[in-house]
Amino acid sequence: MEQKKQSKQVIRIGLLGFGTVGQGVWKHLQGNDSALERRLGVKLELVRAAVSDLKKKREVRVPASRLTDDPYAVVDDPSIDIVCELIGGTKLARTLTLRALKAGKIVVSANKALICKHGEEIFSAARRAGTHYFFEASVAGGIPIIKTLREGLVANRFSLIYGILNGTSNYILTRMEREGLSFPDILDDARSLGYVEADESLDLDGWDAAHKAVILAYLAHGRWVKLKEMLVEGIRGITQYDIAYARELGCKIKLLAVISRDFSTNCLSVRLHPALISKRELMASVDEVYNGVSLTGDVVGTTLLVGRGAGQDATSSAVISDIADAVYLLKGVPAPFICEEDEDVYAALGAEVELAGPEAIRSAYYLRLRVKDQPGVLARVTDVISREGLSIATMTQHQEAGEGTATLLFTTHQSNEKVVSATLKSLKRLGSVLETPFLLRIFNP
Ligand SMILES: NC(=O)C1=CN([C@@H]2O[C@H](COP(=O)(O)OP(=O)(O)OC[C@H]3O[C@@H](n4cnc5c(N)ncnc54)[C@H](O)[C@@H]3O)[C@@H](O)[C@H]2O)C=CC1
Ligand SMILES: N[C@@H](CC=O)C(=O)O
Ligand code: NA
Repeated sequence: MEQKKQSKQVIRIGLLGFGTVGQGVWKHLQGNDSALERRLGVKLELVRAAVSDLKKKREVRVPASRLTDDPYAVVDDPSIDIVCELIGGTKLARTLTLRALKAGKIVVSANKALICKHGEEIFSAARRAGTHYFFEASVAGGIPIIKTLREGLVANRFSLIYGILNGTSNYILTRMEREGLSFPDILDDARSLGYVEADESLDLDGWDAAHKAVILAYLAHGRWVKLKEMLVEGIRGITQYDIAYARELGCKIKLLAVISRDFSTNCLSVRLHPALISKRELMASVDEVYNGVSLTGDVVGTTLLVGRGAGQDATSSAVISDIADAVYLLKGVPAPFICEEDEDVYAALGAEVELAGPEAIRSAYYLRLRVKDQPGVLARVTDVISREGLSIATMTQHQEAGEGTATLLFTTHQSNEKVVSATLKSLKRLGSVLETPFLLRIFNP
């Protein structure tokens, strides 16, 4: 890669966006600069941060002369070497990123939505411009998962990567489990802790973790999977019934990304949904804002990484690690890793991959049904379930006193999506079933 090879004494950094992450990066670069500078052997200068409102009160104080409300004053400044895109979103962020890369700057980003949607275009723009795009903060916050895949575990082919990739959902599920609250009660706390995306649906409906799963699938298997090719479900439907029954079964409910590849058929499956997972799995003990990523490689076996997946400080740590890699490149230290811009490497990695659609998922299932509390209801429900070919493993029922209704909870033996969705349709048609049945998968790595 053609980078500026001259040894630099001062590396100049510009920030786009000065919200939770932008302020964190500024704070920690100021706070740690002498130690970090000693390690990197350069002086880091924070030139300017672009904000949307110059008058807004911020936790991190910055001289007014270092703020601008014109993001182009960052990307077009020829003295800036590294641009950190921390505004989020996929429109302006894309324009600014492409412009900075075209100008030969190194871009550091935490923006998983952007990479999922436009990663191919961005990597290719970086390649054409002979520069680099770093994105460690985009997946699993402070956990160095990108560097782990690219460097530490480079010897491996991954049959399974799975884990918890959204801090907000994990924080909400953990507090629902511990305190018996419903998730609207907890959302405000997650917001004030800086975990939640500006568009909250990204966290609550699974899209944010799906973006991260797409990035991991590309890095591990060289294939960009489109969101519409994946099963994506969030945590909105989960109630205390589900959490309590999971507990009875020795499980917890976690929002899981699952990226699995069968190397004998070359089938790759990428999905994101809440699932019951046994408390015997270490992943089940990854609680609160923590993320966990389990990687099973053919050489290393299974490795589990756990760390803070969201929040100002953890995310800043990942952004600053990318700034450090950018500094090495600017100092002319050869990149010790495969760059994501290297299209040929990733094309070769993904050459034979066949994508398996959601219909290929095999799993045991959990079902929740709200029914009229009448004689014969249970028999009708179990009759439908067995006629459709689902085999019941466990069952319990709760009468809702005074309402004439009951909630039935089932788990099934191993089955598949086709059978379970046909079963749900038939159940919905029963007059005694009052709401759309709720389904969760039971994940057994
Ligand atoms: N907060 C977190 O824990 C994590 C966030 N991220 C990602 O980091 C990025 C930033 O996230 P946060 O800091 O949490 O968001 P934020 O909403 O706190 O900050 C974004 C800032 O960008 C500013 N902005 C928007 N348009 C602008 C414009 N035209 N010019 C200048 N500034 C503009 C907004 O006013 C806001 O202050 C997003 O891509 C997010 O997905 C990634 C990992 C964790
Ligand atoms: N909203 C995201 C922030 C980090 O990526 C999350 O909760 O994980
Ligand atoms: Na990370």
